[in-house]
Amino acid sequence: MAVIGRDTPSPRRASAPSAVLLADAAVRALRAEARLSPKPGLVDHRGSGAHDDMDLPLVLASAEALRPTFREIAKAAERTAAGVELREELGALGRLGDQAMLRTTGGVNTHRGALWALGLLVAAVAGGAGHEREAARGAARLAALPDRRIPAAEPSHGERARRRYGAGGARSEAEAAFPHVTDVALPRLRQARAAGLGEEVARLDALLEVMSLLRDTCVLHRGGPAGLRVVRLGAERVLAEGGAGTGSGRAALMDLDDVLRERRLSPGGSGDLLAAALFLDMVPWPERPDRR
Ligand SMILES: CC(C)(COP(=O)(O)OP(=O)(O)OC[C@H]1O[C@@H](n2cnc3c(N)ncnc32)[C@H](O)[C@@H]1O)[C@@H](O)C(=O)NCCC(=O)NCCS
Ligand SMILES: Nc1ncnc2c1ncn2[C@@H]1O[C@H](COP(=O)(O)OP(=O)(O)OP(=O)(O)O)[C@@H](O)[C@H]1O
Repeated sequence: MAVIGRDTPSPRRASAPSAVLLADAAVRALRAEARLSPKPGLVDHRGSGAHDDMDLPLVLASAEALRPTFREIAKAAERTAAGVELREELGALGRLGDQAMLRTTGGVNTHRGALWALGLLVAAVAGGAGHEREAARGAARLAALPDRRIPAAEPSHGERARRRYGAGGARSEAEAAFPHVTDVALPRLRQARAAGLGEEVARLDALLEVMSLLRDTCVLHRGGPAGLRVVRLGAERVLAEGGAGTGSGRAALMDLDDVLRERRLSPGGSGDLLAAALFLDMVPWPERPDRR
């Protein structure tokens, strides 16, 4: 997706999926991530993970509450070419989506990071991206554009973790074109499927690989660098034991889950990026993924 002047019409490809379809794929990706079990430290079928303020019904309701936001984001990107005007429109829509989420959850941040990542990717696909990497690059260009309408606010948890530990967080991941989605989660997902592992195991292994590499400000905020080490080394160990589909890998996964729940460490950023990978995997691209 090229960054074009303010009023240039969007070079949307004729076959770009509709706003309704893209919103549906985004919500389905969020629901699939939430339902996937057993995820270390995250909300899933079994319970609240490292959180004491959310459970699966709440997370599923939050995903559904974001459907109109994703639809409006897609429509905005269909209408307006990528540029500062669109960036500011997406910022306003994202903030409204955040409010819709908080109204639905009674003030709990269930999907802030996910809305950011998926919102940018939905916009990039609606704006004409023809394959996964193009979508990630388009999202990156949008993320890097200035939004002059950002309201002054208290520093977020992510902001504090960034200042304290020099981690980039959700914004840097987007500006770098989601490397943990395109170079980590998606290849791992496909490798696991090709090896004949079931879909649940493939998704868990993809999540674990992201967890083993990501500098998650969600984890840093709650547990500092020591907490981040626990998450990363724990996930690495599960994979070294053979992953979620083997007996010893599953045992290591359950150990990690115990530790994360005990220490209240939530790998929320990895959950968001798995949802982003599942979204890109669901988009009906005009080209085959192995041709880029
Ligand atoms: C960039 C966002 C996520 C704010 O980030 P910030 O780090 O300041 O906030 P906060 O701590 O509340 O949330 C960050 C969340 O990102 C996720 N995350 C953390 N680390 C990472 C990482 N390395 N990579 C990806 N995601 C991560 C976690 O789930 C975490 O909870 C976003 O909410 C934002 O700025 N929105 C403004 C609206 C907007 O512009 N939207 C446009 C597209 S919809
Ligand atoms: N399955 C999941 N369970 C819980 N969180 C998830 C899941 N998947 C993704 N996340 C992400 O984790 C983040 C929630 O983390 P957290 O609760 O630490 O947020 P916070 O509001 O910054 O912190 P706190 O709850 O400590 O006040 C959300 O932004 C969400 O996108």
